[in-house]
Amino acid sequence: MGYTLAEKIIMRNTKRSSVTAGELLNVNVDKVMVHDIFAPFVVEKFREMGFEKVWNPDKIVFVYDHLVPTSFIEDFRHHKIADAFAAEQHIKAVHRADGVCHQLMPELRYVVPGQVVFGTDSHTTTYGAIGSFSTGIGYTEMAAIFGTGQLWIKVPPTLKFTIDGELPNGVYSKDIILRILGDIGADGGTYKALEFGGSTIKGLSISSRMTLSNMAVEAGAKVGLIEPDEKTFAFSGVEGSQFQDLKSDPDANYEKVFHYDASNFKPVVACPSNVDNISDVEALLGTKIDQGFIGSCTNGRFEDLEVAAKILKGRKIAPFTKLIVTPASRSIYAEAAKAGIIGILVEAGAIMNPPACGLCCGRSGGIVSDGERVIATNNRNFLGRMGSPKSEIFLASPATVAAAALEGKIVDPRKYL
Ligand SMILES: CC(C)[C@H](C(=O)O)[C@@H](O)C(=O)O
Ligand code: SF4
Repeated sequence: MGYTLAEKIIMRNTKRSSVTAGELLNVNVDKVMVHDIFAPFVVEKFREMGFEKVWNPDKIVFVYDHLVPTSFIEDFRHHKIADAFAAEQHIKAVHRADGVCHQLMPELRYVVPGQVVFGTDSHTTTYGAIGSFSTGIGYTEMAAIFGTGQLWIKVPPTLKFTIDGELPNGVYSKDIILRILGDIGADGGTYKALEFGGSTIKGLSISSRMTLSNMAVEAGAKVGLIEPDEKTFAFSGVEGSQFQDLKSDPDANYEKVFHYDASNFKPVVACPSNVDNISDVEALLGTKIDQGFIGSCTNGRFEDLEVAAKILKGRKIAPFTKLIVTPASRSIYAEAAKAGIIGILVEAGAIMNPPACGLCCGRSGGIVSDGERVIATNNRNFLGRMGSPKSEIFLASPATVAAAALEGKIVDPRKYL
């Protein structure tokens, strides 16, 4: 019998020759990420559990991103506690203003293929895009890992998504994952592994793959995995020959297999206020919007800013419309500035936010008021996510958001591409 990619990574980690979906086992944790919101709680629990020394300071990464720059007087307390703990425990990887955690972890190669990684954030699933079994956990579990280097997991069953063919112009990985979420529902992947494969996925950049894995958790999934290939190895700076086991077997035991023909995909939008409330963009044409948001760990990468600039170049966003742009990391910001992309966006009327979480979780930089309607590239459109619970959020690709900001209403981005 063959194995799924999730099972292969767990077998590699535990040095076992077989595992079965549903089985409980301990994994050896390769890397952990703790962001600023939860750092004080992890520290508190760590002490409460009676631990004195972390199991391995080199396997711990602290990222300050949700509270950067600080919006409230109390925010700094989180950074102070984390700084003191990092100094005490000799944790050297502390990122104080370098970007969103899920961008930094793969970008800075803290995570590489085949690893088992946990983070105190639900979108830790993002690193599945480079073939890492990575998922979000709570701060008590994280404190236990800090002390022991281990965590128990249940081997998840896998839903396989095979997508073949060429994506039409103006259609992106964001449209793929939104369509899948619409098809399986926001609870359709609960505690399962989603595995994305097929020629379309092979053709995607690592950035686009990250969008898929990032949103796997919006279906409740434990992980969102993509088989590592030459692109992954180059991105992660590793020798591919060491990872040949990270392939799912043709006779693997999948709970269900879904087949998609990429040429049928269209630009889609998740309507308020659930990620699985999916509509073709064509059905929403003319819907007035007050604000666009391009950014987050879902779609704040170079290619996302690039496509927005392509649409906005030499044009101005609609009167009375705001466009907020948040690059996912400092290096993406710098690269986009060098390429002239930031200049184009600013000329068009965009407001640039620092590379952090900010507006994505409704903490700073463009909080919306009663009655405002936002179209955004992030991953959640729950009530009140970006401010007032009386506002509305639509989720879409960067191209769809840029085109909407240009016209002040939802339009088909394909006319600009
Ligand atoms: C603050 C944090 C717990 C949260 C998460 O886990 O996802 C945030 O990053 C989000 O996107 O809603
Ligand atoms: S960018 Fe948004 S989704 Fe990503 S970690 Fe930050 S708050 Fe969460």
